Amino acid sequence: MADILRGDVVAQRLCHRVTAQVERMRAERGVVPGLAVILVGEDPPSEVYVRRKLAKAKQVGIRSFEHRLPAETGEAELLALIARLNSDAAVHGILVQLPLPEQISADKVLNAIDPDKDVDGFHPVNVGRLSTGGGGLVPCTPLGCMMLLDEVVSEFRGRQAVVIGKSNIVGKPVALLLLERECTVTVTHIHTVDLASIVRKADIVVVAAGAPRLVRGDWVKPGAVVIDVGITRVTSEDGRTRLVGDAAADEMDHAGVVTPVPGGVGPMTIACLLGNTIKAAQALTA
Ligand SMILES: Nc1nc2c(c(=O)[nH]1)N[C@@H](CN(C=O)c1ccc(C(=O)N[C@@H](CCC(=O)O)C(=O)O)cc1)CN2
Repeated sequence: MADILRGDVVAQRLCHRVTAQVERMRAERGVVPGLAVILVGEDPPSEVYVRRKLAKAKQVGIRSFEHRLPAETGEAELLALIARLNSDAAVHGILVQLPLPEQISADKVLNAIDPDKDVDGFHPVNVGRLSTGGGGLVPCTPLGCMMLLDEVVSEFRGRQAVVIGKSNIVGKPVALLLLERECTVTVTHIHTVDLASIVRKADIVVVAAGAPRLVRGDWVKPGAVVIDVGITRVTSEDGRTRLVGDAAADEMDHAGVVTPVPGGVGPMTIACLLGNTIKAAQALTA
């Protein structure tokens, strides 16, 4: 059976490090890192994620500024709020929870955030920095995937890595991060022909396709590391709901290491957001 790589445990360690960094910034420079979190509407999963982000920020000593706007909020109103936060010196990180209601263009909103406060790493400037070798703020879920891989992979150079999923939030940035570590990276998606045979060659599989149980046990090379980013809520016949990943967890017998769902990549996303807030606060107050 594969080893289980628990993201909640790794995330907890990262949160301890962030707590120490916050304390040092406060003691040495009188700076309290500030994170603004914007939630538009009442999407239930987004409510959960925002609540967790705010709770974790408080736990590590980051000051948070919560902005909850009604679902019918117009784009101009949201852009005006972002402009105010961009010029607020107490705010070092700005996060707009996605998805946004359909009357608002996510691209316009994300592009309006000051790139130096863009703790989600979604602004084109940060995307550009990532694709040209770093220095910017890196999206939280891909960063979390790499930290998990660092726990179990000692040498990345030359390893075959397959990314399943081509989203701007996970698939593309994680592929760039793996490339930066000199893996040979194949980016695939749910329309890739004969996906199974590509995955079978991989030492590292990062699956972020939003397709429950897409990666089957016999797709995985013996000893491979499988990072499962998928989180889908499914309701079984008895009416119970549970979270299911993009890898068939019960079939991962001959994988070397797999991340669980829940308790894998998800908690890392939130811990990395806190890490990015410290990074932004340090850069903005240097
Ligand atoms: N502005 C952003 N919006 C969204 C992002 C993002 O990184 N920035 N990512 C996702 C949602 N997300 C964070 O916002 C997120 C998803 C899942 C988890 C998590 O901890 N999941 C748990 C299970 C949670 C549950 O019980 O439902 C787990 O995997 O253990 C954290 C954050 C889309 N939007």
